[in-house]
Amino acid sequence: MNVNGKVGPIDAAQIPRYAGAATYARLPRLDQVEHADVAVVGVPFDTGVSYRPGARFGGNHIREASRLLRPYNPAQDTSPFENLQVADAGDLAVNPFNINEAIETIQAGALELTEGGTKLVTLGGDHTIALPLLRAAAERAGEPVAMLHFDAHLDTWDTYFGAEYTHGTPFRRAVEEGILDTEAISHVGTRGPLYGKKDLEDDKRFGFGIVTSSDVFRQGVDEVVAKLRDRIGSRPLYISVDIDVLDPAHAPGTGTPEAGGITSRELLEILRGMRGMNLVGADVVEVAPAYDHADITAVAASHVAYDLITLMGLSA
Ligand SMILES: N=C(N)NCCCC(=O)O
Ligand SMILES: [Zn+2]
Ligand SMILES: [Zn+2]
Repeated sequence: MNVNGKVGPIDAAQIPRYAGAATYARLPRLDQVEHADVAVVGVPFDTGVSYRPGARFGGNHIREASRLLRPYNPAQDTSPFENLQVADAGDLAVNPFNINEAIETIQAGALELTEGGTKLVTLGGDHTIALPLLRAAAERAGEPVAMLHFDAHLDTWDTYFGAEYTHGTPFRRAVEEGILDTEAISHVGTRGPLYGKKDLEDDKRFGFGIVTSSDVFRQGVDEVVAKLRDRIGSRPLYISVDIDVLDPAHAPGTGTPEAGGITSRELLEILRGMRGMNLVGADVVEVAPAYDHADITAVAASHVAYDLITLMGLSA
């Protein structure tokens, strides 16, 4: 326990970081602490994918890659696990054969975990899971939430093979359900071919602003951060990170890779630019280990989660 009464990660100078069972960042399990300010929870679900499967294994893969994280974050001059009690809540046991039931289970699980004011950082799983997580976040916030959505894809399509709940459709459903504050929702890092121009027209109609991958390249991180902050203001903010927002060079281990993505440095820098915003919840999804050579994707994802947790400690 540290001076603030928080249980931090296992000390890598005492027990080698590759020893023992993996929790996220070698943090305590939720049942080992009295109260968690932030819980990291896995959702091993990938029944909503439209191409390569495997994101159900993403959470544990990210946990394994997170063993190397150290407790002090120099980019924000803070030790995120010192001021906040962060714990690993394990995985939600969701039905892989019934998407509707899985969505209900995730929503209920998220509500249960956030009961005492705990904030959630969720490790996916495919992007379908963002819908029930947003429902829970909006319920806890007591109002529709602002959203920053990092992704190569819009994920505002209507249906696939007639299915409403898939990893390409969560944000259209979320807008329809009124759980997003449509004055303050933005995609970041989108790129690649679409089905038609209508995809963009629909997306705009729903209220989304878009910062494409090319915009990040041409405008630079600082300008992008300033624009995004302006749009979000002091609203409760949810951040959803589809790891395929990164170029396949930075994240090969994902189900629907698209060329021309942003770098992990750009993603981390944009996230760090959200310091002081009212971050109420976040997810990192679409990590598919079978395609992840040398843990490249999982290393990036574990750092993204680390900076999201850091932001929660610096929230307004
Ligand atoms: N990776 C996510 N979330 N969505 C990709 C859907 C792309 C498609 O099948 O057209
Ligand atoms: Zn995507
Ligand atoms: Zn996505």
